[in-house]
Amino acid sequence: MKVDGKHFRSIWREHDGWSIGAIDQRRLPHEFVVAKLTSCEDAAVAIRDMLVRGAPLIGATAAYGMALAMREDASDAGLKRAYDTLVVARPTAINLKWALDEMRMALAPIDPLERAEAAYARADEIVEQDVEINRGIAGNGLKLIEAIASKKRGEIVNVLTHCNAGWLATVDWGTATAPIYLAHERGIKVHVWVDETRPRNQGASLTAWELGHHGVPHTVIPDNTGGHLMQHGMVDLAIVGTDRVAANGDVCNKIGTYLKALAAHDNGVPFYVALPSPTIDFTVHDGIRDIPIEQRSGVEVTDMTGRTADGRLETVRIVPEGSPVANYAFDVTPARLVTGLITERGVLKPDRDELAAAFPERIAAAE
Ligand SMILES: CSC[C@H](O)[C@@H](O)C(=O)COP(=O)(O)O
Repeated sequence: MKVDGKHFRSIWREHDGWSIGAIDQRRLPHEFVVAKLTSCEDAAVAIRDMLVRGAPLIGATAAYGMALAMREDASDAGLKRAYDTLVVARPTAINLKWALDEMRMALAPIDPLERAEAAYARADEIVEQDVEINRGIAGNGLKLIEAIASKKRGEIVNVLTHCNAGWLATVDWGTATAPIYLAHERGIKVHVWVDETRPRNQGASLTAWELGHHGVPHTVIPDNTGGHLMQHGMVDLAIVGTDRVAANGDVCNKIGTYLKALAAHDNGVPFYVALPSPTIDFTVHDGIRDIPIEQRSGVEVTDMTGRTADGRLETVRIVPEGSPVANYAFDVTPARLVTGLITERGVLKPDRDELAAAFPERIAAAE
């Protein structure tokens, strides 16, 4: 995607051929800063501290983290150490484990002398595959937007999204935003309601930044606004991303997604979830019961950072000293509230049979 006329992905191999460049997402929308990752530890810290975030991008970063590790120590012990370091960097997005398993499968059977080169090659494939998958999601989701646009006889299609499942959360295009970008490119009039997504505000900071740079009309709304908009016919469909989809079709995504799905259900608004196949976890049969929910620092709830009128970045506390806070980063939306799963292989019903028929290789990997 373009930033000030220049094409960027969220992560890339630098010109030296081995170090990894990534956009430091903690600094957006205030500053556009590129970080350089030169070790496995750098990659683990980037994931843990949310310099990079979003399920597919976490996976891509971990893959390059393995490659960086293999430059330092490509022994069996080095491979295990890298896997163990990276896999615990964040708990909920299954793409992290998926990417590391793919890397281990490619590297374990080969001679340690060949592992570094093979690791970069496999990581590059994972990155390219993400872009291809998102193109597939774009095409399949586009049909849904086109259908609504033609029903509305060319009037604006209003899409609500939560958090950031845009190109910053993936390598390029995004998941939830991919159909939106494609619809916009094709000249369909789309407008996006962007949930701010407290407490880290990925919607206000990242999704709005992305859409703005791409010229997609959008409006940032406080998280509690969606239900009101839906009651008044101001949302045609919701499209969100996901960090893990269980075998039964339950969808784990950024905290607050469940409430939006409830409101959508109550108002007859279609609620779609866009996902790449590595986000499906066939080892989890009941999403609500079994998907681990990350709990993050209370500082994200108590403090807010923004730019002052004279251009300084300032952090202020908004909660009284001494008040306990809770910060659950994700919630699970039951499959019954999900209209459809937009995947690279079509729009599926959120149930085991449809998922299994579309992605038999993911079932095989889980067995
Ligand atoms: C496509 S990324 C997954 C989700 O769609 C996204 O909304 C999300 O929850 C990301 O969470 P984050 O905590 O910012 O990594």
